[in-house]
Amino acid sequence: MSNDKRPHTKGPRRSRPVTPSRLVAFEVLMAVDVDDAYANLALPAKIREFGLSSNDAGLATELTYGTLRMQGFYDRVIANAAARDIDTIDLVVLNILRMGVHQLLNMRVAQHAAVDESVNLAEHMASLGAVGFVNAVLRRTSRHDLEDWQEFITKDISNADERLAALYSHPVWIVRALKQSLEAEGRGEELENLLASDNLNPRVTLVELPGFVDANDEVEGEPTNYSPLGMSLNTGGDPTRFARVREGVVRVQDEGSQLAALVLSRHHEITPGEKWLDMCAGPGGKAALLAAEATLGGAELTANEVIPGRADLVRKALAILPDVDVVTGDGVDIGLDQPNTYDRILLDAPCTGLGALRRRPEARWRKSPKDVGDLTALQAQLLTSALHALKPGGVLAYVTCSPHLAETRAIVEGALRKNQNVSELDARAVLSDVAMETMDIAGDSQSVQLWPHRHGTDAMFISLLTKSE
Ligand SMILES: C[S@@+](CC[C@H](N)C(=O)[O-])C[C@H]1O[C@@H](n2cnc3c(N)ncnc32)[C@H](O)[C@@H]1O
Repeated sequence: MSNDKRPHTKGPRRSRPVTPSRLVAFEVLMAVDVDDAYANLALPAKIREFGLSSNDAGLATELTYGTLRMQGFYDRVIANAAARDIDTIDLVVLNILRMGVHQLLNMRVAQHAAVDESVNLAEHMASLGAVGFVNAVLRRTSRHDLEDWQEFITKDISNADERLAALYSHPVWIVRALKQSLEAEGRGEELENLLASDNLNPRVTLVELPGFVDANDEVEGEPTNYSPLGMSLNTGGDPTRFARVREGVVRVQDEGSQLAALVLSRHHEITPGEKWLDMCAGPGGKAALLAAEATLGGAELTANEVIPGRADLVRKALAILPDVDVVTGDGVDIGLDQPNTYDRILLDAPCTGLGALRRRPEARWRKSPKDVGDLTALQAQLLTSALHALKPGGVLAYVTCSPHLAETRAIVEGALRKNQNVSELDARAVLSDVAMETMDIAGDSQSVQLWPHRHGTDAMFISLLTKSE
């Protein structure tokens, strides 16, 4: 495949405008690479800037997210079709090629359109020499379908983890971390399913904040399987078309995040006057749900966040729940400053986010094993602080949106070892009371690990802890 020497000629072309969806996707890919932008923030902004129709917005989203997720695999295809090391290809050209390969191998775009549109984009964005290169590489790519390329790319990889990493476009260290976590539950055989799920678009789920919404509301959605407050937006599209979403009483929130908040708020009946703390609250998704639950039960919530800009987002998220005290501070200090103060604490710890790869398509390429080391040190400190701030007999939920064992069980077990007066509660029993349907939670710990492939949620980890005097 790499030895195609057929000459190609570039006839005279008239530059057409680039289709807006492709232009938006291309600009977001460049912003992700050059400015370290987050696609989930940059894309909606670009879609608004270009005033894309909902069809074009859908196409731009598929192009951006699909290309970013599958980048590792596509780079192997491109290196082969170009017979060149990927590092020698200019970034503009490389991103045009990645988008082209995505259209050829994973979208229902006609071959000629995928190639022509990419060449057209190159005419606008790249050097003259690059235009012929894009044309040639994509034509070579188009001679084989996805299955052929998968076989070709993996044929010489004998290590099973490396093979899956190449095939499902994940860094190999992430494949190994996910495998370890599944194996710890006795479910190692689910790895391939999980990796495939990471490459799919998550459905949009909404939460109805309790205490605000009546049953016959205007939001068209189906109840989610597990969260009693969740709705799936099967029709897709922009949820802000619903007035209730614009008002903030219905919000976009992953079903796993809803369950994590509810396992804490519904662990036992609320006694009026209880004090609750959300220690790492930004941007405020779970704080909003906790605040609504606290308001109904007569508890008082304090939401803390260390980054001032993110604390502002929490204030915005809680605008319709004005009784919450939002403070900016380092969670690590709260334990010493306010010992034995809170009846319930949510520690939704900063983490690698390896459980939300579906939503953050570039994240897998940005994280490194070093991040795990830095984050676990912070997680342990925050948990120590949260345990100090917890009243004896109180309940603390330690939550991550990562299933990495170093960030989940290892942190909890470290805290249990260090603190004789701390014990773990049965989060699974609480979950089974909260959830609308039985959930398949595997392994024999007391904590809960959710999974995209098994539950359709982000891979949230939830452990409940308590302390005695
Ligand atoms: C996983 S996010 C929390 C998500 C949030 N619970 C939600 O549902 O929207 C972790 C948050 O912790 C914040 N954070 C990081 N280090 C912190 C610290 N030392 N003290 C308090 N917050 C911290 C981060 O800025 C980030 O906003």
